[in-house]
Amino acid sequence: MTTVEDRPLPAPEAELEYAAALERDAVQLRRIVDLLQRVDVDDPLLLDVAEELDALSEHLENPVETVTETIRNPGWRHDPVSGVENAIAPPIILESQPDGSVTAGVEFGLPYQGPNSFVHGGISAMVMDHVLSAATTPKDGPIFTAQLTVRYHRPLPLFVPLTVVARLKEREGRKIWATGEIVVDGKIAVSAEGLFIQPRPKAAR
Ligand SMILES: CCCCCCCCCCCCCC(=O)SCCNC(=O)CCNC(=O)[C@H](O)C(C)(C)COP(=O)(O)OP(=O)(O)OC[C@H]1O[C@@H](n2cnc3c(N)ncnc32)[C@H](O)[C@@H]1OP(=O)(O)O
Repeated sequence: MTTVEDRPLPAPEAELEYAAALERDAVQLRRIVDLLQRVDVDDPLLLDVAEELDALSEHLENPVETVTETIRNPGWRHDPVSGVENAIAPPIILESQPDGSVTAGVEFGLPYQGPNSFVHGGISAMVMDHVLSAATTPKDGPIFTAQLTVRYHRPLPLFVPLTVVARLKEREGRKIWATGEIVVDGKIAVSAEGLFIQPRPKAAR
């Protein structure tokens, strides 16, 4: 089987072009997921779409990286919340603010629906986990969520611009607490508090 190592490395310009193409692929896949939520279930077009998607998957199957290779090459461009190359990410683009907080703007569509016309609560929790952890992430290594408490104050509507904010609250050795909110129309809809822990160095485990 061909592995990533066996393949010749692309020239740097080509690599940039491929990364841009992967981002475009993710955009189109998100669009397909969204459109599939809207199409009538009795539309015969769905048969053609299934054929075309089958063919596309077959086309991709051959050169695709194996799971272990993917695990060895993590990166924020792939993560399920802000990963621009990951079609299941909304994606939420984070911005670090001068005061150390992290902010993000996002608008959710139908693929993220929970109760009728509102965002699924698990999606809100995932966003909070991600943005809180971004507000705590030290420069020198990974950090893990140890606890996450989410409070749902009011339903989060679909198709409305939302603002997400998170900030570091307290640090004690390897333990870091952060808080944050998802705000809609100036009102807090979801708030969260999390404890994040920098894992012990491997040698100390
Ligand atoms: C603009 C910015 C862009 C950047 C984007 C980046 C976004 C990134 C987004 C990515 C987001 C992805 C986010 C994700 O998805 S992270 C994935 C989800 N989380 C996990 O999988 C974590 C699983 N758990 C573990 O790995 C370990 O248990 C951890 C590492 C958490 C601790 O194991 P470790 O062996 O290190 O711990 P220790 O035993 O030495 O204890 C140390 C201290 O901690 C205290 N303690 C331990 N556990 C808990 C607990 N549960 N509650 C309360 N306290 C706890 C403990 O009492 C002790 O306190 P003290 O006695 O010292 O006072």
